[in-house]
Amino acid sequence: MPKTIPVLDAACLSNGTAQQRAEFSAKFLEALTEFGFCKLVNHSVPLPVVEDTFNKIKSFFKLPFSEKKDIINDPKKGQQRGWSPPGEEKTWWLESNTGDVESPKFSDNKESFDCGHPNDKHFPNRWPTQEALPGYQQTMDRFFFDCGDLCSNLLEVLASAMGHESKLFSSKCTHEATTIRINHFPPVKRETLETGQVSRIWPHNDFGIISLVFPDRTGGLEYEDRENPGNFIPMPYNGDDEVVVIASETIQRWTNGSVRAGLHRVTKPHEMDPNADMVPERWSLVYFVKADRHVNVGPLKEFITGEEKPMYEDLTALEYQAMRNAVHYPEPEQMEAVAAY
Ligand SMILES: O=C(O)CCC(=O)C(=O)O
Ligand SMILES: [Fe+2]
Repeated sequence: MPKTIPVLDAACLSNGTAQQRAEFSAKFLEALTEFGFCKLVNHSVPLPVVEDTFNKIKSFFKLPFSEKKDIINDPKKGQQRGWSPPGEEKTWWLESNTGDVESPKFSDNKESFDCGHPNDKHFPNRWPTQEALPGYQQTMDRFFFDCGDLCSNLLEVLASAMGHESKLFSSKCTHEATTIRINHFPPVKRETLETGQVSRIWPHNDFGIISLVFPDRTGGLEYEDRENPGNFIPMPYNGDDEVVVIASETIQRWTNGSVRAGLHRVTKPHEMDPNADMVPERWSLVYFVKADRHVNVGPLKEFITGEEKPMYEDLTALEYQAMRNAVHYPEPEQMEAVAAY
């Protein structure tokens, strides 16, 4: 039996003693190092904020095409903003492409909405009109800052647990480049997911430092069993008050591979009725914590000790983001946007 991802009580981050915080930090580091994942309860993102965000995004995806098309994401930009139509992003290219498939048509059975810091001048947010969806922007902004507070705390305890100054990671992340990603997975025939060239999300790592995922109750998020690479284990769903934390590619790069990114995918729910023809609709809220755009995402000197060699090249966070983005929108023009930044 593979070991299960630990569920940690994060209350001490808001009101715990130094001792409780230190105990939490050690367990958090252990979980991220062993699995690339950790789950938190009693965290500081209020449940009503999460519920309000879910309600608003469900209304967003129900908007007619005529409203959504006005804020369609431009895949040529270095950072996603607005609505990505179903199948536009092709995560198959991130980790599943071994180069042996001719004319690949693999796509994702999902549509998404992305937004970032409300004051981002370089990649401004794109909102539906207030008439079409009253209060949408306010809800997203609230969710953005509440998740940001939790993540800044998590980055501090992670740095401390690794024996470094607590602000080592958080000082490189003022959330200027952090993004919210909202996913909607329309109902789909089971057969399409089982036999087709479509997945809800193909196996991938997230690109940022860490991610928070608030899945709905439908199920389907799976993580790679590191003891059996290539095998995936359903992420258990224990309640609406839980959040999944995922180590992402930037923390792997900064720590020169000592905290590895957690490979994950979204597929049909493990708990699904085995006789059902249709895989039910699903939604998820994701918060990708990203390094500030001019920050180097090569290994930090603190993690290069003795004879150790840097495993990753030096790049700015924006260059890295645009490079990784370009892989799942196979569109060469992406780099132009970075050059212009
Ligand atoms: O929907 C989920 O549970 C996870 C989504 C995800 O992995 C992503 O958007 O990168
Ligand atoms: Fe992901």
